[in-house]
Amino acid sequence: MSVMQTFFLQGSVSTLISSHSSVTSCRKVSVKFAVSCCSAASPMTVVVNGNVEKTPSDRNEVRLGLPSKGRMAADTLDLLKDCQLSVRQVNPRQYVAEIPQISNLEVWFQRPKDIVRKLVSGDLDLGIVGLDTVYEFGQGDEDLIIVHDALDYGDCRLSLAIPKYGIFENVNSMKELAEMPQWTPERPLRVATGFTYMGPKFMKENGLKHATFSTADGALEAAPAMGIADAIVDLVSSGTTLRENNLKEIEGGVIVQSQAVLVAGRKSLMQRKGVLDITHEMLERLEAHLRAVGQFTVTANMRGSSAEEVAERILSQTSLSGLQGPTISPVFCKRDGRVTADYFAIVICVPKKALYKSVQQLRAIGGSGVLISPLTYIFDEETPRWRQLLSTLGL
Ligand SMILES: Nc1ncnc2c1ncn2[C@@H]1O[C@H](COP(=O)(O)OP(=O)(O)OP(=O)(O)O)[C@@H](O)[C@H]1O
Ligand SMILES: O=P(O)(O)OC[C@H]1O[C@H](OP(=O)(O)OP(=O)(O)O)[C@H](O)[C@@H]1O
Ligand SMILES: [Mg+2]
Repeated sequence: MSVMQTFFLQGSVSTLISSHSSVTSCRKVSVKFAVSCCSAASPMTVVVNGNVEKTPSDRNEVRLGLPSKGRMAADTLDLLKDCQLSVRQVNPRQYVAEIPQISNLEVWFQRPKDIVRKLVSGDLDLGIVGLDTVYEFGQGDEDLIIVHDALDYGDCRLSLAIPKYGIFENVNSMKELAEMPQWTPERPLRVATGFTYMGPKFMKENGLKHATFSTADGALEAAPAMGIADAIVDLVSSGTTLRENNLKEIEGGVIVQSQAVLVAGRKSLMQRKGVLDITHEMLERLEAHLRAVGQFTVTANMRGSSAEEVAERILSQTSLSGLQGPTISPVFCKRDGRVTADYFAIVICVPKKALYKSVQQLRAIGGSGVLISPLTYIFDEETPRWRQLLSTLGL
């Protein structure tokens, strides 16, 4: 088979891809496929999704793609809302919407894989999807730029899994799997996966020369027990589905650790008016919100002779250093006709994980009246990811 993928359109296994074909050369979104109605000499070119030319089309609006369905859809809208970027959708079946806070931005609801394809084709400028989807459907396209790599939801990993039983009982690593004598050109390792780009690429990189791939749209974990496949490559989160189906992950078998990311097309960022500014604003809001999510503001009163003396006591405790250090203000009161400051109010930011420890440490050094409130945003002078993006773009 050549670099073209031949699609078998019937049967229980809908796609077969030879591991001998060069997976790294399948970089285009447009896939040529031969079907019985056309001759092999003149295969039809079918663009799976989007613009054939991969050039930014003639439009003035900036387009952001958001997942229209699946587990990422609601979480994405929630995240944007938390960043004061509520998406206004006229009705749930309409695929275009707006974010009133950002003018000239159109929101398009699409399936995650179509978001990536349309970023590649230039029909979308920005998108939020899982990193696994970017890798699978971006197929190594260097013009896809991850602007924010950790939006903190949709955590999962793309992993290879094999049965716990039979010939795999004592196989616990990719190396051991690759060295099994069973896999030959006549009897290759059969892998069921929805990741027909990442799956073969990973196997090849791990020295598994004899492998074939079949794909299905769900319930892949059933394939080994049904005798359809020897192994699977699929997303794993809690691991429950693997466990329930008597499958196991193996050492070196994680292909990618994934979570939701903000991704953009390089040409859009460089050439389309407004994309860079909107990206900057989104990045600032996302970073400020995500930094704040893990923190609380803690205020307390503390008796002391001076602000410096109180600061020294606070800084002697490891969990009380705050973001840049404590803010300390005198609390003035009038005693015997004189204004004095015997107490100081302190304000610090504390990681949620260290909250109780911080309260204990505060009490230990004389803190009282401890108040704790959630933080909404932490804006830094400049977001590190913005600097990183400008450098990636050579700006
Ligand atoms: N079990 C999981 N736990 C957490 N995140 C997951 C899990 N499975 C998938 N994801 C993440 O959510 C994204 C969307 O997955 P989801 O299953 O909701 O939609 P889909 O795969 O596009 O649709 P469908 O499964 O109906 O074909 C995945 O690309 C991945 O990043
Ligand atoms: O490790 P776990 O927490 O058990 O999650 C893993 C499962 O979640 C996803 O399936 P999904 O729920 O999207 O169903 P699908 O097969 O219909 O895509 C994935 O394809 C696994 O089957
Ligand atoms: Mg799914």
